[in-house]
Amino acid sequence: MTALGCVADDYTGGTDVAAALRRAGLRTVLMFGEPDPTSPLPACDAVVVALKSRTVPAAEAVDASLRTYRWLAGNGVRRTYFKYCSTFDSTDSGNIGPVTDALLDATGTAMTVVCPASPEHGRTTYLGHLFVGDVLLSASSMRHHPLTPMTDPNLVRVLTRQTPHPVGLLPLNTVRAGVEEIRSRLTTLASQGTRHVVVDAVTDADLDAVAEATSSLALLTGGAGLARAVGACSAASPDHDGASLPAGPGVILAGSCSAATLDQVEQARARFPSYRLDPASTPDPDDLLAKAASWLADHAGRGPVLLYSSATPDQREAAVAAMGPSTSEILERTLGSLARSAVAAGARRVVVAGGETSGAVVSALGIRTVLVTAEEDRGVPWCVSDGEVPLGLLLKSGNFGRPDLLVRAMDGAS
Ligand SMILES: Nc1ncnc2c1ncn2[C@@H]1O[C@H](COP(=O)(O)OP(=O)(O)O)[C@@H](O)[C@H]1O
Ligand SMILES: O=C(O)[C@@H](O)C(=O)COP(=O)(O)O
Repeated sequence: MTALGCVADDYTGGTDVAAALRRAGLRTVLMFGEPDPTSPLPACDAVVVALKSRTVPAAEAVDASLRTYRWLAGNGVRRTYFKYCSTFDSTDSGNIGPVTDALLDATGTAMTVVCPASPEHGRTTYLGHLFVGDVLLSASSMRHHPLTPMTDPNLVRVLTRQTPHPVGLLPLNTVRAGVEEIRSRLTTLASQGTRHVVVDAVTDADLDAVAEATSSLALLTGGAGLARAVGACSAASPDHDGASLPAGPGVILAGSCSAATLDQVEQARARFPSYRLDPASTPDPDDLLAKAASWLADHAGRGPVLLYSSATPDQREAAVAAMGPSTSEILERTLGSLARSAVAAGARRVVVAGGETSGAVVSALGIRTVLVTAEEDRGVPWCVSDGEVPLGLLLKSGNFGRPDLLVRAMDGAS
């Protein structure tokens, strides 16, 4: 029986949490987009449904999450995990608060935990404050995120702006006091009407204690860190290697503007032929695509290539000034079209940097279900698509991976 159903709010968040569950020993299937209501649940220990609900209007995010929850519940899944970003990517209008509220109602649960801490990615929480490495969230590069700039590190405050319900805190000293203390504090908070409890965690051991203490909750929310701990509580099978990576030409598509991606793009640029999509110099969307597609046609089949729009805050400002408010969307769509052209020209290994960008590429390629296999870097697993011509897919969250990740991902690609 499938132990856990996970609703992820973006595609790379989905790959991250799927990698964590697989690492915990669960056979994990990842599905992109809302499942067809009549489609059966593939045989697995855990299923992750990755949505594109992080930055859409809150009402749309709620509807998509609820439909996905109903599909999971209808297929016998009894525990739901809402996975959002370990940097709590959201805005004052959502979508973490509204989606959590809707899932609480749907699961008939009075209260749940809010736990983005993922020490494996350097994200920790203390007294409700989120740290990225050794700086507060608000001092990290997330303050410049193009879609969800995070300028307040206090998650109790951030979430209070997203939900009409009371938000409480489970501080680290209670987490460290052990499973019974955690349970008792959660019970007290629930009896006081608290619906969302921001949970501190600094180490994986903290998350293990939280996972054990919340084993009776039908709904949990958080990052890949807590998901791994939850998976480890119910792990049924040993590590799975899954399918092997298809051989063939490789293409890298980067739309993330996160600090880690900018470094990775620099390294990849030094190794492979590359093409930069620059709306400041080519503001017409059709022109932008036509020029990039022509470059790709000239370079396809001659070794790995890189196409990127990744840019610094100044370059992005110039891009938006030239192309207008739809710049992000146009760039995502353009990279999606280029991915389709690359695969049509024979690419069998597709590497994408950026959550929203990955959403656009996977949709453009029409990929619905993948098997999650070995991680290239922490939280960045290779996935193998089903279908007649399987693709090796590496979807990278903006801030994940070592600087040479994109270069390494092309090892073995022609
Ligand atoms: N040069 C650019 N100018 C403006 N926006 C850009 C540029 N390059 C990328 N973007 C947009 O920035 C967003 C990056 O988000 P995403 O792909 O989710 O990356 P991350 O994982 O780093 O958050 C996308 O919507 C992308 O289209
Ligand atoms: O939890 C995380 O940090 C990631 O899984 C994630 O969701 C990152 O989002 P993107 O940077 O937008 O890919």
